[in-house]
Amino acid sequence: MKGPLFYSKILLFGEYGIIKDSKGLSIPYNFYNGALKKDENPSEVAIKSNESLKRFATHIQGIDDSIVRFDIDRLLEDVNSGMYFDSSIPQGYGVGSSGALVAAIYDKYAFDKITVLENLTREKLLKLKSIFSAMESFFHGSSSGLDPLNSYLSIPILINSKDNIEATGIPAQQSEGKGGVFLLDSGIIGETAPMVTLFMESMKKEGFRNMLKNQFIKHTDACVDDFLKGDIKSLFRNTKQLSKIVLNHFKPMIPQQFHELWKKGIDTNEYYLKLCGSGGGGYILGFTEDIEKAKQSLSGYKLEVVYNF
Ligand SMILES: Nc1ncnc2c1ncn2[C@@H]1O[C@H](COP(=O)(O)OP(=O)(O)O)[C@@H](O)[C@H]1O
Ligand SMILES: C[C@@](O)(CCOP(=O)(O)O)CC(=O)O
Repeated sequence: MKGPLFYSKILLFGEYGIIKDSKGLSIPYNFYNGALKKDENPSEVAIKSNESLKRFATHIQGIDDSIVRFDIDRLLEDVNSGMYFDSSIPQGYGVGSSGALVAAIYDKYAFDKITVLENLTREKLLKLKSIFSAMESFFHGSSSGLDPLNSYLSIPILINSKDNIEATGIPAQQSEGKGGVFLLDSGIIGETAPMVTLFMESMKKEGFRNMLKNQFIKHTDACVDDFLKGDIKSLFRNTKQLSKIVLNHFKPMIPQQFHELWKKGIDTNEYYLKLCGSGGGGYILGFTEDIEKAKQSLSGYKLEVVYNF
């Protein structure tokens, strides 16, 4: 048995801000995917994944019926006979490995499912997001539910504010374009929960709250608008500002050995780095007006281009 594929995602803009009502833009990333599966002779990885699914199934059982109901008997039967999530999505890398798993479980076991074929009104999207938030909270405490939503629908999602989200189109890629967005592999596994806790602690300070509102959210919102409008010039101006703000105020979310590299991009204008999801390791997201120059400047690092301007 092998179920349908669910893909990874990239939150281009909005990490942390979306917890506090900034805009956000999330796009599917089809390079990685995962599917529920059973094997006759499971590998060690499959056995480990199955154990994780067993724990997750217990959490699913505890979700309030008023939020969503599942075919628990069938879920338990399947996990007890070895079902696992066969996935190429790296874990703790900020590209939504738990989100894809949540989407796959909802798709297979939820009753009264909201499907991708329906007219997805704003209400339905918010309902789905709250279901996914309840499910995904098992993996990292609090969750906006956006990762599973992206994976489930496989379309870009625009977050206007906490209660206002919509499916959106993004400008078509320019295959010949010199500029681009890339993932930089930090080589370190990040953990979402402690990073979000740290952010919440910082939010208790007035200075940090002001910085978030007047700088971080201001430029995040501007980046989202620029990206959707295709205003590349303004996008790079705002991404540069965002990169500086993150280096100054989100240092714990950037692995130490990348602080210099981060600064080098800002000083040379060869690339601008930002967080990819909660940070603390995993991927770092890069924006550049010249991919070749960025590759040279970052030689020795693993880069994956995900979008061309
Ligand atoms: N293939 C898988 N099988 C079982 N559990 C998985 C699988 N992929 C991810 N997970 C679960 O999701 C967790 C990682 O999710 P998270 O911390 O949100 O990071 P991210 O979503 O950025 O990859 C893992 O610790 C594991 O519990
Ligand atoms: C930090 C946050 O804004 C983005 C999610 O990060 P990650 O993709 O789980 O690493 C948390 C959230 O919105 O759930």
